[in-house]
Amino acid sequence: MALSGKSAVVTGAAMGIGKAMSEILLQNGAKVVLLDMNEAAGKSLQEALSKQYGQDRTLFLICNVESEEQMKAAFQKTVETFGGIDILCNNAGMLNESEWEKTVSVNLLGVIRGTYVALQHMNKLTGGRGGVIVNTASLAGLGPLPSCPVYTATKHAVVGFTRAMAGASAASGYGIRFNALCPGFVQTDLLSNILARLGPFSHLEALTQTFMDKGVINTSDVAKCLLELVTDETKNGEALIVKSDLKMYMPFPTEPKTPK
Ligand SMILES: NC(=O)C1=CN([C@@H]2O[C@H](COP(=O)(O)OP(=O)(O)OC[C@H]3O[C@@H](n4cnc5c(N)ncnc54)[C@H](O)[C@@H]3O)[C@@H](O)[C@H]2O)C=CC1
Ligand SMILES: CC/C=C\CC(=O)/C=C/C=C\C=C\C=C\[C@@H](O)[C@@H](O)C/C=C\CCC(=O)O
Repeated sequence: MALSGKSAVVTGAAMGIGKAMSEILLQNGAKVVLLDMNEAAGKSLQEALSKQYGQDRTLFLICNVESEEQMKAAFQKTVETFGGIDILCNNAGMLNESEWEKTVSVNLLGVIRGTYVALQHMNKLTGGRGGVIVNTASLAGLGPLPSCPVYTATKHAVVGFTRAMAGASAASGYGIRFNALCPGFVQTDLLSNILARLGPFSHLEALTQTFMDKGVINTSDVAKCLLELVTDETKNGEALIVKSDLKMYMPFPTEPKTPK
């Protein structure tokens, strides 16, 4: 997929990985709608990106992915402004094992909500022009992080949901590819704050640190992998692992063979 003239929506765009995703999409020719609940950071980023890439290529809309009303309004505004939606990055997320219900609401329900609202605009069967949806999961979506079991659960669910939607889309003719991005530790505000957000598992801080000692990557490393999932039209139903020493597509087992 060439990005020139394409329109993208990025949730959790104001900071961290979402900010890097927005920048690389703009660098490669797309128009980008930045969705975030942090109004100050979102407006500041939109002003900076407009100066760098042009006034008509970015739009910031305050939007909480937990709100159906706000998500529907944001996606509608995107279509009205840029003529449609070709790319969705369901990236907004949080980690707080003390606020586990909110963690589920943002990390899982927010991804499902973004997908289903976007489908109304992207689905070729209902007048859309197809495209690609990339969900930011985590390496914790492929293996457990004992210090944050609920976060781990949400990311495992995002991987499963993404792979199932990829199959549904291919079987239905939606014209939309679905892929998961599974980074290891990335230097962002989320990572900086996690040791204070392990809640009932804070006694496992040292264990988490041993995982982190294996290496922390930059947001730009993640953004490059996003670009690969967006532009490579052969990728559907994939989980791309990004670590300091490894970039690989998760080799999921094929369907279990019936015993002979
Ligand atoms: N930092 C890391 O080590 C890793 C992060 N991830 C995932 O990457 C995604 C982005 O995380 P980071 O950039 O690290 O976090 P971050 O905290 O630096 O940025 C997250 C952004 O999402 C926004 N946000 C949070 N809740 C929201 C909501 N309900 N509605 C709209 N916007 C919301 C925040 O305002 C912020 O701008 C998350 O899904 C996270 O789980 C995955 C693997 C590793
Ligand atoms: C504490 C969470 C901090 C930041 C957010 C985040 O999502 C970070 C995740 C970073 C690492 C997760 C590592 C999980 C590791 C183990 O569960 C392994 O079993 C992973 C399993 C498969 C991955 C394939 C591979 O590593 O080759």
